[in-house]
Amino acid sequence: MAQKSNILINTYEQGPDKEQAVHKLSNSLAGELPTRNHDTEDLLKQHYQNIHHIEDCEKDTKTTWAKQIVIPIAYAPCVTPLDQLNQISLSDLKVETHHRGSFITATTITLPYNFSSTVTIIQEVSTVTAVLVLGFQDDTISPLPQNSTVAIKEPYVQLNENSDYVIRVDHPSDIAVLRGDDPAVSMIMQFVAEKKDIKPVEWRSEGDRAFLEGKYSSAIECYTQAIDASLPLEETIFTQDAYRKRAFANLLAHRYQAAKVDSLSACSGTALDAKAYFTAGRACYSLRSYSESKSYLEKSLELEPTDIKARKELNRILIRLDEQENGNYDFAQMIREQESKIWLDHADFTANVEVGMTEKSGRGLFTTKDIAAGEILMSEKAFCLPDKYTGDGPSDTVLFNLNNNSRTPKAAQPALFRKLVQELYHNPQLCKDFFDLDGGEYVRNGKEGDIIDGVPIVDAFLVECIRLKNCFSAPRLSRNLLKRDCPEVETHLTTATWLRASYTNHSCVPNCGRAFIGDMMIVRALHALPKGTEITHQYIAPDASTLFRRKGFPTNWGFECACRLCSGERESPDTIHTKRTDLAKKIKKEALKMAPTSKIPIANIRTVERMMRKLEDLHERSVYANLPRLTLVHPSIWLMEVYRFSKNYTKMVRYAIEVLKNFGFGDNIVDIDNNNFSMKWEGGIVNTEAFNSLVIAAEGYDMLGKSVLAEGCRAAAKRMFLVLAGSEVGIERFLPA
Ligand SMILES: C[S@@+](CC[C@H](N)C(=O)[O-])C[C@H]1O[C@@H](n2cnc3c(N)ncnc32)[C@H](O)[C@@H]1O
Repeated sequence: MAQKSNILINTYEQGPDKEQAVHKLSNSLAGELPTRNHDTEDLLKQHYQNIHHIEDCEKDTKTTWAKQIVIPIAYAPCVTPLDQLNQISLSDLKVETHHRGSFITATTITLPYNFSSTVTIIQEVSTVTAVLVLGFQDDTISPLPQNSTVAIKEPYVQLNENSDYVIRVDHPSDIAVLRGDDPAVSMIMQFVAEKKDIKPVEWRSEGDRAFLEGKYSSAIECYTQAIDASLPLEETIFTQDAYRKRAFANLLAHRYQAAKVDSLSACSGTALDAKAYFTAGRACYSLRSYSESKSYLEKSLELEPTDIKARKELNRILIRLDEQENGNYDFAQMIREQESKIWLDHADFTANVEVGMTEKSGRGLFTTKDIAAGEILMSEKAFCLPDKYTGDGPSDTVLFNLNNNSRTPKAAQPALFRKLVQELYHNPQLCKDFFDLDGGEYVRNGKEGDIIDGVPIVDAFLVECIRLKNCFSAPRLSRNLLKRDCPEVETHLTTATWLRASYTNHSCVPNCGRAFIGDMMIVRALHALPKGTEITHQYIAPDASTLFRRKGFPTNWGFECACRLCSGERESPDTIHTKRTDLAKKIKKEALKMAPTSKIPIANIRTVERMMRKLEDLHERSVYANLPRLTLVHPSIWLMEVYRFSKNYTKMVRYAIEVLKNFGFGDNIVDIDNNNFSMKWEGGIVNTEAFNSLVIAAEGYDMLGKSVLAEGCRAAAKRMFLVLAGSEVGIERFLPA
């Protein structure tokens, strides 16, 4: 975090360099008891100074204060239940040691500090105090309120120059918190203090009161007490009522699995079951189990056929089922929906693909039937997507990972990491599918997602490894990236995870394309794909230089790309690649520095044309006959634009077609003699620039009176638009007739 000279240094915002230095020092003292130079008063003073510092920063609207989240060197989460661990004291804790087999308990004695990480001061009964740092955060609750009791499993201690040492917790399952501000806890305490013998009906009334006040977790706790305190046989009606009420409280508290189980426990074979089935149906809908949801809604309607709400709910489920089973989506409605929210209410359609083993790339996705060009391969709702769409400006949060010395450039990446940890911790049923994804070389403990002490084991370091390998950058509406002459659009990106799509392997010349509408990803085939074909997409748009690409894939994803472009280009010697790349750079530096306008001197245009021919000559026919020639793409786009400005339609069309050739759509796209336009889709790279070239080529052929060729371009552009935007909705604004 940048520091201002007139305010105190914030000792909780050390930044990655300091953290790394302290880590080294800490390691050199591993296993020793830390020297205690700071007493409780010092720690408290420092803590509140840091809190005030953050408050000052937040008031300062002129400066951007970036959060610097540091992921320390990885360590495994505790997988032992609390009752099998031995309690130790804060004074037993040793530096740079994971106290395996042990736990500590203490009370938080300060308000939490909350910026790059959450920090508080904890105290033992024996009055020993220590600083506690949480490496994860939770937007759903304010972290670690004062007067909470914490139990920290297998605590890990790091040396710290400002506070002697800190206890660091990075896995949410390593800490249990009895929150000092939990209404359920305090209410039950008060209730218990006033009365000794509490009857089940009294618990239920307290539950009703809490429910009406919107305190759902308190209500759930009271209904649980009511159920537990009621007698097994005599109170059947009473307990069923309490289950029904707890089901509804669980539903509103987003605990859908519990809501479903409670609803079914509430069923008694009477007309009251209509309500229970309705709640079970809604819970299943939220769990995205639409067939099960339908069966409960039908049961509810059998008991109460005139219930309008249930009828409406059933209709909504039928729409989801049509999406899920047939891939029938109302895209216009979806696009309207994303204007007001990013998390959309739609089902996944994945029937056209299945996970299988590839020869060299681990698991991959394969088609389950013959697929036509443009057909939907799959459509999927994001597993986790943070609402952080940003451009290229400086990021307000940076994530440093000391395990690979990496630094994230965009704020959505740390936001996704934190949201993933939070979602997995609160929704254990999601763990299995998420932890099945590729996490690279990270050594797993094999208990990820297992429930221990009532919560799932969430290994935050593994979550980050999986995030790195499987996240996608996504605009809010892909259509907006095709923004030529369409100024209203916003092209910021976020980073998110889609589960099924994560099994797709990379190719620089892929056979499918993805598009986003809100948090829905729509994947379509670029050309016909027979049953059993492995589908591939581009992890990133390929850099024009093959030598550069060759280095990037092993570093970022741990593989060497052997797609037809990368392996084809290996046939050309590195010396020629270097010549090509150098010349492409020279063209860019000397000639393309001027944005294309009508005022470009003719001499400059000639220079670019001359250099471009030279660059073309550097492409061996034997290697590039059927391959994209990516270093030529930019000069050809520049020339197309320049001739567009000067209204030289013949040359504009010529260079538009060159762009398509250079993207790999074939050498004979236009057959002037036979008035025929046809592209070789297999082997071509579909992207915004290719789409724009088709739009410009159509415009040029129109101006030249060649309407058949113009129509050919439009038909191809339409096909690209479908893949790039996810649907044809709004195409008329991007592709004028
Ligand atoms: C998002 S995952 C794709 C699914 C993965 N193959 C699996 O088994 O779960 C990304 C990882 O798949 C592998 N991979 C993807 N594309 C590949 C390719 N073209 N060649 C070799 N390995 C590839 C790499 O290990 C990469 O880090």
